[in-house]
Amino acid sequence: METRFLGIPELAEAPSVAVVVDVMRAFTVAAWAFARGAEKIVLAESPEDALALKARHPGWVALKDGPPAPGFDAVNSPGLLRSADLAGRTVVQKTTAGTVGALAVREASLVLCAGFVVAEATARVLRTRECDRVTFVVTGEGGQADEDLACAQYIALRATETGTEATDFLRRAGESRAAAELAEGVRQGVHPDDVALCLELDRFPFAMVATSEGSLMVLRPSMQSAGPGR
Ligand SMILES: O=C(O)[C@H](CS(=O)(=O)O)OP(=O)(O)O
Ligand SMILES: [Mg+2]
Repeated sequence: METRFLGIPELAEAPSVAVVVDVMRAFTVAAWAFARGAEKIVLAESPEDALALKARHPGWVALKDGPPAPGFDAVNSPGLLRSADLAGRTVVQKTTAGTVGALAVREASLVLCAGFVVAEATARVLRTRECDRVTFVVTGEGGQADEDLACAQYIALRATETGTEATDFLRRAGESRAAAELAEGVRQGVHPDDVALCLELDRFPFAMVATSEGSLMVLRPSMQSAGPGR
């Protein structure tokens, strides 16, 4: 498998297969939303777009990063979201890095959104579909965020060598700037368990696939059987 690891500003043309990685915290939050029953997640272009979508669909749950904000129902925190009842709900998510990265590759034929919590399920999709060229979008810090790069490198290895050990990749993520900022209260809308929840390897059995549905980009969980011997 040929791999590239690019930051959002480096994305020139649409890749064929994209794995968009945001460990802290957008796609850990997305996975928790599905675990709490959400049917789908609409990735919004802007906070205004998220609020406009919610105005058109009053039952939708609007979520954004940063502190709690008027009109929004939730913040981008796995620790805060893990007790929410989202059964059958549609979540509209807007964050600084993760949702922007996914929207930047919306023309790709396959878009997977990932963090450590869905690492093996994501790698399994790449194996099953026999993807030979994969672009990993390292969403944080212009492509320099080590929690995202470590996770992307782990998934890339895991897609070809199922025995790849995660310890060093998880350690790098735990030592990243994002982890420190979350722990030190620099970032807002945070629960004390957020970093630990973002580092839970394979917490969930599903991958997350984003597709265009009309004018919207929509993320849904995807279960793929492990197959024989995996
Ligand atoms: O919520 C997050 O962790 C970040 C935003 S910030 O860096 O805390 O301002 O957004 P994400 O898109 O999940 O990296
Ligand atoms: Mg991030």
